[in-house]
Amino acid sequence: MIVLRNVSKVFNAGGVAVTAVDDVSLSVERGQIYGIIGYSGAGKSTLIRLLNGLEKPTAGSVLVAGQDIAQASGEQLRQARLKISMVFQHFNLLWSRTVSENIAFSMQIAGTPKAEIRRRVAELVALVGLQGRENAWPSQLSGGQKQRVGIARALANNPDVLLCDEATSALDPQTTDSILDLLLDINRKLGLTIVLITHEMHVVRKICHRVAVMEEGKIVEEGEVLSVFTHPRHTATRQFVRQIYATGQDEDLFDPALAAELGGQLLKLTFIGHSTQQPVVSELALRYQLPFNILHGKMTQTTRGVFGELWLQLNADSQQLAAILHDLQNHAITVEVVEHV
Ligand SMILES: Nc1ncnc2c1ncn2[C@@H]1O[C@H](COP(=O)(O)OP(=O)(O)OP(=O)(O)O)[C@@H](O)[C@H]1O
Repeated sequence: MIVLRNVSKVFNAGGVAVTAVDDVSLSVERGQIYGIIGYSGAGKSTLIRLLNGLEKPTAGSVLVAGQDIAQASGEQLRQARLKISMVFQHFNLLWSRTVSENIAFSMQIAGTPKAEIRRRVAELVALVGLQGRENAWPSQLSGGQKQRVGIARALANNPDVLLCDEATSALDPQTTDSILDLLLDINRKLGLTIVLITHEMHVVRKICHRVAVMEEGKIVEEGEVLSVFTHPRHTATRQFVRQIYATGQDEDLFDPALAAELGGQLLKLTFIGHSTQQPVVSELALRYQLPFNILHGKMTQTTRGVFGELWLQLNADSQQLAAILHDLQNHAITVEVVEHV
């Protein structure tokens, strides 16, 4: 649905060349929720503006639904933009228009017949859960409700792609979750392709299928959310992954040295995807009639399943240990026997 090839954007800031996007290539498939994460100044906003033609690249091509946005201009660009909608951090609602009127606005501009607009507005109001608030003014709405209007308005022209520019950054955590649930619901119901930019790993974890990590204009890491979460390679990615765990600090990680006095064996299990839902540990304890000590664990949910790690201590003989390792591997669980130090 979206293909970026060697895209760069260099701004001229008072005679100084600023490379906001530096040789970025990526592909987003139809129906995918694709997250672009990075700290402030990484180039995310510029990248998303390149996707809807608000910025022209200095080099490279930007294909959206088969059309080269970078080359399009005039009527061609206007038509292409109708299929690429955007949701903004600060909602960008028209304050002198009601909820219904905000949602209807782009259809009125496009000359859609009144009866069709009425039907579509009612449909969109129901989709985003704003029934009963149709005649409210934006100033009478909560932040979450305002963003629901922003999303309904963005969907009015049946876009192919929805771009979300820090769509939940102005919202509290609970409201953020409800908006993310709504985006996930829309993605599933309409098969809509969503590209979102964020500085919060929680957003990526909760709804994205794939993620690209940006730093200094470049994509430094890219892949399926689960594999990036479980095997982060770049320092920036590791920092983002740490955001997920409650304290987000290094001391949250388990220190095997503290388990040295327990003796026996120390196992580190890494779960990826469905395997965490299986009562693996209790099954093993029953099968081998051994007590498994759970020393430390952290699990987190993503759209593609659960991932996390679990540290176990046990006293098994070498035959039992080999059989246990074999069983764990059969459950698609990565297991590491950690030496006591
Ligand atoms: N119009 C512009 N003219 C000059 N420099 C710009 C322009 N727009 C962005 N930049 C520069 O490009 C770099 C990337 O900015 P961008 O806004 O894309 O990053 P970002 O990751 O979205 O950060 P933030 O979340 O703070 O907006 C920054 O150094 C910024 O100062």
